[in-house]
Amino acid sequence: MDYGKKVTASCPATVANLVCGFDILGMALNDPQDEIEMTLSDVPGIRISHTDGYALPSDPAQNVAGAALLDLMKEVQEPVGFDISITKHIKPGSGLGSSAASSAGAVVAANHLLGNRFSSKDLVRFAMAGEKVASGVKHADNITPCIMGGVTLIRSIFPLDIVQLSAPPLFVTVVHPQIEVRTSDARQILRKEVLLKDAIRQWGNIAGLVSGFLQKDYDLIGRSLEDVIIEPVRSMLIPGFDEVKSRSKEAGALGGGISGSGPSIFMLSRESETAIAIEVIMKEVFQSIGIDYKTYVTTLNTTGVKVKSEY
Ligand SMILES: Nc1ncnc2c1ncn2[C@@H]1O[C@H](COP(=O)(O)OP(=O)(O)OP(=O)(O)O)[C@@H](O)[C@H]1O
Ligand SMILES: N[C@@H](CCO)C(=O)O
Repeated sequence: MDYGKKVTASCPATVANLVCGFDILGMALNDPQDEIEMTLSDVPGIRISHTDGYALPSDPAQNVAGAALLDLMKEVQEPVGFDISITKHIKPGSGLGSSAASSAGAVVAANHLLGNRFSSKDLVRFAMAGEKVASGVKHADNITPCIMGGVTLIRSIFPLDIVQLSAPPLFVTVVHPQIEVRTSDARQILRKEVLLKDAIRQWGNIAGLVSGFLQKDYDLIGRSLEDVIIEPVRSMLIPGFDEVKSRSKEAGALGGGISGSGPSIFMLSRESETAIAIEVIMKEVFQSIGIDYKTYVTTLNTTGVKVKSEY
């Protein structure tokens, strides 16, 4: 055991759902990313500190990074402890996978310190304990792309069945209105039943989107970015949503929608010029309604959590 060894990890933001794939599809982004510094200790326990100003809990059972590590530690026989310092650039409650970045980053960093004894699938399983703390439900559509990179499909959670999808190059424009929507709240307002005609349309879109990624067919991706089940309910929580979406599509976006449970909105483009034009539209919309915002123009992250250095 390498007690005293320290690693740093960068943990990408993620867009869950990808419009039509509620709880099953997600992609990782190159910007923003959190940072985690972790040291392996011979003093049992998990000690968490934050260098950011979000006042997140340091109790391991309440912090998603700690909850994920507690699950991992159940499968480690040797006495170990972890000292963790988290610097968040992904604001909690943003819809950009803030909680997933911490739970995924923590288990990837710990696995590195423990000699990479666990598989990526094991790490997703541990990190889901963090999502349970954040949203009350074990969902893997943020943590899986965060750990593995790229675009991922969760065919099943119990038992865990993950499919990594290839995808063509994509530009992603994101606007994060500075209001907080908690995933737990955004889940509670959803209807529990779905009309068959809506289900048929939705699974056509999911199949089309997956095929579009695999065949690198941008038009098919664009046509399939439609959500007739979740978006009509959740978009009411996001001022400016309809205008951002319609104007972005007029400007050439393939399509887009709510990122995760919101309030962030994301749009996919084939060309960087289109992605930049969409950022201008997003800024105009949120300036005109007087809500503070942050924007990102970025690309698909293909590596997932990266353990950057050790010393
Ligand atoms: N290390 C952590 N990082 C982020 N959130 C944390 C952390 N530890 C605990 N939390 C809690 O998790 C909640 C934020 O998670 P939530 O899922 O609501 O937001 P999100 O991850 O930005 O959104 P989404 O999952 O839709 O992308 C907050 O209640 C926050 O206090
Ligand atoms: N699939 C989840 C993602 C939340 O991050 C939801 O939309 O509630």
